[in-house]
Amino acid sequence: MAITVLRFPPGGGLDLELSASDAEIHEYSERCSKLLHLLQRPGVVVLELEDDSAWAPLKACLKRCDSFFSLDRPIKEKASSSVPGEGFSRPNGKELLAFRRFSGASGLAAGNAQSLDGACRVLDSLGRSVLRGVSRSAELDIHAEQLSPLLEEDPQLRRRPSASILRASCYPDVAEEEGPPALAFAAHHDRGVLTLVASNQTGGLQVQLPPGAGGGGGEGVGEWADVPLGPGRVAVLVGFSLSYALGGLVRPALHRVAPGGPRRVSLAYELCFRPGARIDPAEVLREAATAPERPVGRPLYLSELMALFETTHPVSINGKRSLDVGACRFLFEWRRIGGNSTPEELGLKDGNVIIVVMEQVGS
Ligand SMILES: O=C(O)CCC(=O)C(=O)O
Ligand SMILES: [Fe+2]
Repeated sequence: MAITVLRFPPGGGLDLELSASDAEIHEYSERCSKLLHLLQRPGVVVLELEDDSAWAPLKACLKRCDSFFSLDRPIKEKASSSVPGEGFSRPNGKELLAFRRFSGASGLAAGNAQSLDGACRVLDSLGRSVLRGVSRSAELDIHAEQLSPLLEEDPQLRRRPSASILRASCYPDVAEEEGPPALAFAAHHDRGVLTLVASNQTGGLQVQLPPGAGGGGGEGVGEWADVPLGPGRVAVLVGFSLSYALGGLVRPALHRVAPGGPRRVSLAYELCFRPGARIDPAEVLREAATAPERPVGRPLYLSELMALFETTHPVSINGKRSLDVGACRFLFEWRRIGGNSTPEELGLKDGNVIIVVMEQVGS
């Protein structure tokens, strides 16, 4: 199964123009359905941006980040932040520059902050446009703004730190590193609504296909598929929050950066619900054309939802546990990360691992 590249929204802008012709509206509706299908399976879609004004800020930001990551370590470290998860850091063998709009806590040079802000705006608009598109698909057919109250208002209006976060990452050329920085390439799910990824490099990002979808026998776990990025393209991946809000109609995409590649710079914008959001799948889907096969979860505040999806737990390797949330049972499966690497190879010990899977298994 190859990952589909879709021109969305058609017509060049970041959303459907009010002046669209009937033919354009028809094309838009078809793309909305396709969007939902692709986010259902394999959980990722690559958008081809027709509008250069949408790609230009991403291109500029990628260039700036590339230059930033090429600086000497002490200079980069000036951009570390007192706010956990923001600013420059070196987690797990990669370099990260994490930016939250209006956080005000970064030690970033003004030009870098401006450039990251520009990328956030484009990716935020694109993410919201995808959500409207998915809502408008004939298969879901909920109000286009049904999910909007769960998202924050433009943080610029509120002057509050944004809930959503942009991660600029620089993955090392593995050949240049002493040992394999396995954790930098760890498979994971994102906890937000959607993650939007851009990179000038075509290769690197991979998603795990559903079992059987790769043509490789169909047993056990699915194969890894390359997500084709490059100039003008943005990958959109489903996160846990959207999966929960839509009662499991879409599933979070397990993804990673392929280990063993050349140095790579990427931007990943995690569009998140606002902190006080109360996510009620039954309410979101009240008028939906398609009901989930499995029971819909109970309303959860975002903080509860995030706690369910916490990604680092002190559990034993490959342990399992399940959790009941109203009518839903979540099965958490703790998998080793790093593909076929053994925990020893990854330097992991029993009791200090890792994540991974949430599955709605019904009750
Ligand atoms: O760098 C990438 O392509 C993906 C990054 C990612 O998955 C993340 O930041 O959550
Ligand atoms: Fe991710």
